[in-house]
Amino acid sequence: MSENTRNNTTSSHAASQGVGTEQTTSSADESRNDANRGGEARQKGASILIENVTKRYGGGKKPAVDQLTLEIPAGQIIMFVGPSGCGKTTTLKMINRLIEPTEGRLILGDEDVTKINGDKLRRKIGYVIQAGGLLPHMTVASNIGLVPKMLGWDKKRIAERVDELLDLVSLDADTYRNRYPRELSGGQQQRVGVARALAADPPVLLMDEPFGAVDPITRQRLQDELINIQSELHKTIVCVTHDFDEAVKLGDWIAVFDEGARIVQYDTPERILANPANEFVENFIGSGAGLKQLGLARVGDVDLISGVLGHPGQSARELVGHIDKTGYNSAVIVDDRERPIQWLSKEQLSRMTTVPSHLDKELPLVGTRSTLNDALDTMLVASTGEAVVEGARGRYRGIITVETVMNAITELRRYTPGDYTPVGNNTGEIPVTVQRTNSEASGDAEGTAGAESQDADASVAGDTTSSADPTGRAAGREPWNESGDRS
Ligand SMILES: Nc1ncnc2c1ncn2[C@@H]1O[C@H](COP(=O)(O)OP(=O)(O)OP(=O)(O)O)[C@@H](O)[C@H]1O
Repeated sequence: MSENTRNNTTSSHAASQGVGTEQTTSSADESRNDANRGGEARQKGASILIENVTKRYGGGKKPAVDQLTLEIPAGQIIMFVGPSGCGKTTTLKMINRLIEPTEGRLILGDEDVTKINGDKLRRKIGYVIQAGGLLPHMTVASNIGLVPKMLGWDKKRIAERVDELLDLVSLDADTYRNRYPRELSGGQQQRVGVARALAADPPVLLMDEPFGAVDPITRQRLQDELINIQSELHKTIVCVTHDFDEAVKLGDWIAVFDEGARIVQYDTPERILANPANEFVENFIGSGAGLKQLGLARVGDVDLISGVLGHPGQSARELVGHIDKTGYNSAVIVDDRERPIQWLSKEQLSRMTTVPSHLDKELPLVGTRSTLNDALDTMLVASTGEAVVEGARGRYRGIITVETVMNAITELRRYTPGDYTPVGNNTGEIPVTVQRTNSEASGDAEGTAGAESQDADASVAGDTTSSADPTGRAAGREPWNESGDRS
């Protein structure tokens, strides 16, 4: 595994470029043309600046959010973590102004949205809450089509969008579009909740404990799906969670808050795990920071074993012969669409005449987007020490072993992150960029000195262009360069 594991693993995620309100897409992503589903160009993430924002409830003396300044790069996933009551939800809801800030400014992309009509703002910001927050008396299609209907879309366009979104969240449209929320599992409701939030194609998605109400296996799947969706859509996603492992898995950036939404650390998961700012963060991370680093690397980035493939109906003896020739001791049976259905040892096959066709529900299966942590979990639950890996559309990709995971841990220890971080503080200050502009270089220092102007204010801390962040996460992350100040 290479040093830029995280970059590879989180494709959109990490490869996305936090430039202004628009994101550039990697060529691999473009070739998939995913962001252009249904023939309509899709809107990518917008940057957000929470500037010197304070929230006092009921005129209380102690603010729930105290002079928070937080820069949220476009097209990336930012996780809010911190103890109960520290102000995560208040901060989140101030972004779409479901809660109005007492003081401060909110900038979405290049627009000051502090005072604009709140309903208009919320159309640009999808919102997902625990258990989906679906309206119980409405079908799945009506729930998803709610905002497009309010926006005056015609019926055909809404119906197409509903089907497209159901497909995006891996629900079969014919099966689910006419169901009511009570006829769905918790995980399915959550998927519909995500689909609904994305319906009007907002550049920003806010998520408040989105996977808090589902079991751990479903949660893992939903997290993987969110990463998949993000790799297609490149939205700016701000997500509150209580689960630090979830923050590590999903986040490009994690903001660790203490009471009053005081930022204790705002950085990449890698750097927070490697260098917690203080004891508070250490305690928050909990034990096993090394193991948590496994949440940073994905199955698709490690070397998989190719294994031996067999097909239902094939002669078992012939397959055993093939296994013998290749030096393996088992074969993965795949269906006619190359999806793994069973994993049979040589011994099992030697007791059969024909390779069977039924699906083994206990098959230890992980996706290429699963983290190494997830893979380890799956192996432990199955007591196999190995798991079968599936890729896009459930196709067989190979086998991952405990040894692969151990090697990955060694590689992760060698990781040295770069030095770019977006601004996050409670002094209300946006540090002036240290980068010299052309005008400065030619002796005219007025361009940036003093940082009186919004353009200068909007510059980010650190020299991002010279950052050698091996993750590539920080590459091109200059969210406030709409003015073209930074090249
Ligand atoms: N409507 C309200 N009126 C008065 N105080 C409130 C209100 N909503 C939240 N608070 C207070 O503001 C502080 C921050 O609450 P908030 O819900 O933002 O925290 P949180 O970090 O999201 O908590 P949790 O993790 O428990 O959901 C808390 O002290 C809370 O009691």
